[in-house]
Amino acid sequence: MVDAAVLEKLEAGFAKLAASDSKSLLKKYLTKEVFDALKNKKTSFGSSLLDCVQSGFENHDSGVGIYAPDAESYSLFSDLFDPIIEDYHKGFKKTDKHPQRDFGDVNAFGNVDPTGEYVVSTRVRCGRSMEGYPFNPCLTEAQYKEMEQKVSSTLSGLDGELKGKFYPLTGMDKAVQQQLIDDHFLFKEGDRFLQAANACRYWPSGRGIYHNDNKTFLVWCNEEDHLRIISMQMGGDLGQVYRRLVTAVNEIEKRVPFSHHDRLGFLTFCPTNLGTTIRASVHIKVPKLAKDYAKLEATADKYNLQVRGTRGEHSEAEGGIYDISNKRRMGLTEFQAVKEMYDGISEIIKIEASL
Ligand SMILES: Nc1ncnc2c1ncn2[C@@H]1O[C@H](COP(=O)(O)OP(=O)(O)OP(=O)(O)O)[C@@H](O)[C@H]1O
Repeated sequence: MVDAAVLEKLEAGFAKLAASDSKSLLKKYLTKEVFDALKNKKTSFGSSLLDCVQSGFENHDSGVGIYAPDAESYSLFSDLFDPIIEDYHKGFKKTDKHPQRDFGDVNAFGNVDPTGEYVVSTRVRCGRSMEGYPFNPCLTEAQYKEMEQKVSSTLSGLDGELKGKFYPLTGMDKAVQQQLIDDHFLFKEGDRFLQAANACRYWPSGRGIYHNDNKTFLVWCNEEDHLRIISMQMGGDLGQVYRRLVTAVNEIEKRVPFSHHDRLGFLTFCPTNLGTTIRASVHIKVPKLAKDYAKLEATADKYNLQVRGTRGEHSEAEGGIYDISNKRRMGLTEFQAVKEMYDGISEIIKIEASL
């Protein structure tokens, strides 16, 4: 049974959210019926509905508002997760099964912006959770440290273009940290959505970043997910970025076992990242389209793309530069997720050029 204090918080948070004008998917799908059916449940890790929804309860401006404190939450609280997953990933139904991992032809993509007029930089990332560990809210400080150790020693075995160094956040010079954030290489600190989800405990213990000298291959350790594997570079050469990512993921997967679910694909803390976990993005200047932001969003939506600000989710566009990426990550293969971005951005560039 869920204890009385948790139930009280759940009831109060639910009432406040229901009375709010929040546009979150949490508000849309946490009906009274679903709430009553789930409010007394607990996973074997002791996670309750409150652990899933507290970020969305505190942040009514969330787009989604829900996280899975442990993998079991996706099944125990499926009455809430499933419709949110279906909505976000544009039609992945609770009876659907995510396809087998398939990176496809890594030589299929070229430069998304051959003239170099629009695309500032290109990035593809994916997330992985290490088998045997729960997600952030359930991790102990000892586990954070143990995982950091495993990640840094595993990555130290990489060579060639992937050769680099692990930099723990603990003890990192503040100016160095800020420069890495400003240059878009490192996760920011104090994200209120993650904090409210209980994902920042023991910070900065166990958190860190690995990167090669050129900072074209990076791995984040224990931010939102256990691992975020990132390939990025200036310009629009998606082919090169994608090939580097696929090589890196294959190398890392040889060395570390990751949590995978038969129906949901690779498991992540946030349901928007399940499945392929792929977010392929460009930083792009489209001043004519962006004159009317609603039109930019509507155009992006037509091609299943998502628009963010320059510093990522929940940020503003700086210097007219937007982050545009594939939105769906589930119900399609890795290759198809990246292709969705490639095709959509090609169309957006055509539209911008015609205005
Ligand atoms: N194409 C890109 N070029 C350069 N930097 C990028 C690009 N796409 C994203 N970034 C940078 O990556 C950092 C992280 O962004 P953000 O947190 O939005 O996305 P994410 O790492 O994919 O994770 P999540 O979707 O969970 O937030 C930010 O600094 C952002 O500016």
